Amino acid sequence: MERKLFSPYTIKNVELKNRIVMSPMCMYSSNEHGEVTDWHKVHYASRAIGGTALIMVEATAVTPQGRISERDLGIWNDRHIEGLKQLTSLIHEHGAKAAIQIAHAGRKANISGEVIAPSSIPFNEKSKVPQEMTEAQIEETITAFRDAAQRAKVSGFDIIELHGAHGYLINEFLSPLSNRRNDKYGGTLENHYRFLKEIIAAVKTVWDGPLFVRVSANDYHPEGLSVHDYIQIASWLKQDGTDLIDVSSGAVVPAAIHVYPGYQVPFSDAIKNEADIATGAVGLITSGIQAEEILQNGRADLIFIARELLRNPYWPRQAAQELRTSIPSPVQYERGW
Ligand SMILES: Cc1cc2nc3c(=O)[nH]c(=O)nc-3n(C[C@H](O)[C@H](O)[C@H](O)COP(=O)(O)O)c2cc1C
Repeated sequence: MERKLFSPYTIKNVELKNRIVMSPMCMYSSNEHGEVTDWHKVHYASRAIGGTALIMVEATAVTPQGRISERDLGIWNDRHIEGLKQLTSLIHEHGAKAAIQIAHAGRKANISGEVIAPSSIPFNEKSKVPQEMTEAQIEETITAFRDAAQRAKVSGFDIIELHGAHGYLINEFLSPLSNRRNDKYGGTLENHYRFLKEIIAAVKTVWDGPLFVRVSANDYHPEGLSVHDYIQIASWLKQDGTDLIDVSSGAVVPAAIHVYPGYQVPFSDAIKNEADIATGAVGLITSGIQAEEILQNGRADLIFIARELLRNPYWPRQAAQELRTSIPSPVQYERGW
């Protein structure tokens, strides 16, 4: 039987040599200007050497106010381009494709100064009270995403991902728990989606390569969004030209999440099969057999690996070895959405 994990995958003009993606992970290791350092070059190039097909560079801030922490990478200024170019060259030289996750932290920005959000609701009692964004600030932020996409293109990235998950700014607009606006950006689900829709439209004026969007497909809160809402959002994302949805969950509000191996795979499965769009699965996927089963069962198109790749840059080799010595079978599982 063909091993899907090690079969190529083409998305628009980009061919990935296998289905393994390094999931975006903030490394809190840039200098105070948000620039790439040698540390990033060693970190990302070693995962390319280890056999991962697509290296997704961590959440990279589109404005200084949008940084999750003061040591985040930035892409808000042309001065960031030189370091990012060196990074994409190294990733390419070592046989992988390069992606970048562009992000704005919204009310979860852990920086000095004011933070902004769709509504003036803090994340928790210890967080800063955010300033409710004016329409002018919304427009400026959409432009910042577009300019970041242009810089990503000049820097040599093959794929761009918008960070729409984990309670950061785009997710804050999507969720009714953090967006109580009365204007065209609040109220209905369609209005909540408008900010992301406008970012995609702006990005597409400068970028025609593959576009991924990471979402949190469950708010884990009775008044929040569930995977059913995300099936609808995914169909809009597809119409608006998103190529793949990277399916994560949670973190728009503090919530206890029950995690177990592959706990987010059912969300990827639902979105892929109900909205008919390519997806990436992420979250406690630790073995080659597990990854292969997800692909064989049509529950995702790409496998995003985070912490296993921190522990072991050669995880793809370990997975290949596992698949040489056992035969994964299509399994019976409950479709639970
Ligand atoms: C140190 C660290 C930093 C992370 N930073 C980001 C990030 O920048 N963007 C993002 O979307 N997710 C981020 N995540 C979440 C991971 O991409 C991934 O979704 C999560 O760790 C679950 O996958 P895993 O079980 O393979 O680790 C981060 C996770 C870790 C451990």
